[in-house]
This record gives sequence, C-alpha cells and structure tokens, in this order.
Amino acid sequence: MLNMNAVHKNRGVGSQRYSLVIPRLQLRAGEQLAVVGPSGCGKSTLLDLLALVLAPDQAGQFDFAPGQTRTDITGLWRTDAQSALADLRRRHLGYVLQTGGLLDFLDVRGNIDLSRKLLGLKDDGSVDRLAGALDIADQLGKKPGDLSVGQRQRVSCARALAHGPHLLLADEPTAALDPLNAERVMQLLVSQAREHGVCCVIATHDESLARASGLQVRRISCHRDVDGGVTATLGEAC
Ligand SMILES: Nc1ncnc2c1ncn2[C@@H]1O[C@H](COP(=O)(O)OP(=O)(O)OP(=O)(O)O)[C@@H](O)[C@H]1O
Repeated sequence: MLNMNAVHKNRGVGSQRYSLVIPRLQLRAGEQLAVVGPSGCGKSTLLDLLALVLAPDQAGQFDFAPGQTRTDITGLWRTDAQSALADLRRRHLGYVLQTGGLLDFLDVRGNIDLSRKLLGLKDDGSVDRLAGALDIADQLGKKPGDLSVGQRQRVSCARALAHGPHLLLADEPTAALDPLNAERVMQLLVSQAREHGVCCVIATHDESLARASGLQVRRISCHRDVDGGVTATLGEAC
C-alpha cells in the first residue's frame, strides 16, 4: 500500500542539521507498526512524511496505493500539487495527535464525525459504533474540555478512524496518559485498527508497550556526524 525507498529529509544546517534516512519502508494493508526511539530522533518527522504534510528532500521511491491506483508522492511534491495531496490526506489518512487536537467548539459527536463530514459521508452509524467500542458512548454530548485526558485520546482515536482511512498514523498517542490509561488506549486503538483492517503506524518512546500491544517494532537510531549534525536512520523490524 505504501512504498518508500531511500527517502531523506533534512532539517536545520551545520551543527544544527538533522537528517532522517529511511532506507526502506513497505506498508501492506492491515499491517501494524510501531516506530520507537528517544525524544528528538525523528518519529514525528517520519509520521509527517507519511501524512503527506512534509516533503522529502530526496526519494528513490515514495508511492502510495490506498486502492487500485498507485500515486507517485514525490511527483506530487515536485509539482506542488497541493490539492491532490490534500485529497489523499482527507480520504485515506487518519491522524491521532499526542494531545488529541480536538476542536473545543464541537461536542464529542461533532469531533468524531468531522472527518466524515469533510468527505460528505452520510451518517451510517459508524460514529456510534466507534464511540461504543472506545467506551465513550456516554460522552457524545460533551465538549472536549469536559473530558478526562484518556477520554479525549479515545475520542481522537475514534475521529481518526470514523471515515474508514487506509492508513492510521498516531504520534505518541499515549504519552500524556498514566500507565494504565496508556495501555488501555493503545489496546483499543490497535484492536479497532485491526477490526477495520486499517494499516497503522504508531510513534512511541514506549517500546515495551508497543510490543505488548502486538505491534511490529522498528527503531530509529541516531549518530553524530563529523560536521556536528545528526543523522537518524529507520532500522528494519527488530
Ligand atoms: N521545524 C523544524 N525545523 C528544524 N528542525 C526541526 C523542526 N522540527 C523538528 N526539528 C528537528 O528534527 C529532529 C527530529 O524531531 P522530531 O520532532 O521528528 O523528533 P521526535 O522523535 O518526534 O521527538 P519527540 O519524541 O520529542 O516528539 C529534532 O532534532 C528536531 O530538533
């Protein structure tokens, strides 16, 4: 479904330079992957490349094929095809942010339904089904500000899944939670993605939680170069 080969992203210059190298990343439908590594190693940078919000500086190959059609993502960035990139994001991607990213002026139902509304999808009961599965069915009428942090993260997970994306990305979805809630949210997220056959990539610093949740693990490792900058490389599954 997604293929990356020899993809590079650079940020900053000189001793402040940070480079992410992705030698190879192949995602198949339904695959569940955790990207782990310490703070600053480039987990968010990788997710932003996958989320089509950050352009690679170099790419041997970067293809996305959520359905029958394969799209050359590098070509879209080269030609600055912003509306095509936005369309792919809207239709095929779901994104869970570290702190939820919910809209305060919408209630929980409105937040979960947002990704469907943007695509003009009619109510098919999926908002209620997801709310039930994520144990927030009794919170649908509340505003995000009236929820616990764990409930907010579960709403964010429901929102990211409601429109039936092919690829679910989650950036440290459990970092703000206590260990018990972290385990619960991770398990619900993974089981919902599995039930819906959604491929997911979850960035986390918590490798043991990722393994306990049944995710395949790939580490990002960093080394300092002679110019003082840092190169980070996505390793193979370990
Ligand atoms: N907009 C930016 N401009 C320049 N450098 C940046 C920018 N955003 C991030 N970086 C640098 O890129 C590197 C990777 O950052 P990134 O946020 O991807 O790491 P991370 O593993 O997600 O960190 P954390 O776990 O703390 O969220 C860091 O060295 C960071 O300083």
